[in-house]
Amino acid sequence: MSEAREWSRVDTARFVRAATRDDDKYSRGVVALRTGSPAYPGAAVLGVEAAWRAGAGFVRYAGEQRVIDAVLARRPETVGGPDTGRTRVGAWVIGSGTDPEERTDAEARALREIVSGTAPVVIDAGALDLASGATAPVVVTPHAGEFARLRERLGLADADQDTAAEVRRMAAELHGVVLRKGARTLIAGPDGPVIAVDAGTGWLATAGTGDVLAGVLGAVIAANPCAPLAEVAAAGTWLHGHAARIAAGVGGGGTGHPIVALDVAEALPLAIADVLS
Ligand SMILES: NC(=O)C1=CN([C@@H]2O[C@H](COP(=O)(O)OP(=O)(O)OC[C@H]3O[C@@H](n4cnc5c(N)ncnc54)[C@H](OP(=O)(O)O)[C@@H]3O)[C@@H](O)[C@H]2O)[C@@H](O)CC1
Ligand SMILES: Nc1ncnc2c1ncn2[C@@H]1O[C@H](COP(=O)(O)OP(=O)(O)O)[C@@H](O)[C@H]1O
Repeated sequence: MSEAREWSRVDTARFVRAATRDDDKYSRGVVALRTGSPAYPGAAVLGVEAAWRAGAGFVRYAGEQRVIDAVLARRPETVGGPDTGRTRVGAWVIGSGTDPEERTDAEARALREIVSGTAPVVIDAGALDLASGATAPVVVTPHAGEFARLRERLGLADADQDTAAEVRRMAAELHGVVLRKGARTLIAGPDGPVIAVDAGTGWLATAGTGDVLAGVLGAVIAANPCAPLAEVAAAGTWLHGHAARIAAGVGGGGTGHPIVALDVAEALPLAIADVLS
């Protein structure tokens, strides 16, 4: 069995800071998302909402007009355009709510440019196939099904001892951070320990919460440009779980109640305030 380091609230606090009088919208962190599609516009809305609610100072959205319209209807603070976000980007989020089978040549070019850049990239869902060619620092965020498919694609499908070992091995293969989502999310970089982040509530298992996580990761990475990427990703994952616990009302030891993905995004400010207190 591989050992995993259990991630805590105290660990998370190292990557969360209060805004100060010296901050501006850029110093708080700029997140750019190229997510969503006409089939899944909601994924873009959820990621953008989460990036704002996790404390980003500036959120840019690049994508198709129909999706931009949906994003701006929910969050008019967002700067959208077909190809925005080339300047001053602290972290990219790509892939949530997209289907690689539907990818146009223009979209493929834009995504290749992002994963060949210098800003860290959160690679989710429909962009996971681009992880192996990336030269940018990456955090790939597969769920169990996507993780199995990615292992297959990378030729890693022969048996490892356990999931933590598989995550570590994929991270070494990709030279990036692998964040394998689940009730207990496992995170590893090419070096260093495997980190385990317990969600703490099964109510988080609802459609769209992975899209929310991708936005949170973008914001926390953009706010922590010099920190180790695996640890920053763990801090974002912990905040996401804590927001779900707050939204679902499980804090007092009760069973809580159902939530939807937007509830998680909307509880992020309270999760951050709690970590800062
Ligand atoms: N509102 C929106 O816009 C939303 C948009 N969304 C977007 O939808 C896109 C498709 O994403 P997706 O995850 O639904 O489908 P897909 O990647 O094809 O995998 C599904 C197959 O994998 C397997 N599987 C095994 N374990 C699993 C697990 N833990 N969790 C899930 N699946 C697991 C299982 O196969 P089975 O085990 O049944 O054979 C299952 O049939 C993606 O771009 C996403 O961002 C969603 O976020 C929802 C809200
Ligand atoms: N049983 C569970 N308990 C707690 N959290 C879970 C459970 N199952 C999944 N999650 C979390 O819910 C989120 C689901 O993400 P994902 O599978 O990408 O869904 P979607 O694609 O619908 O957004 C992840 O953050 C994952 O860690």
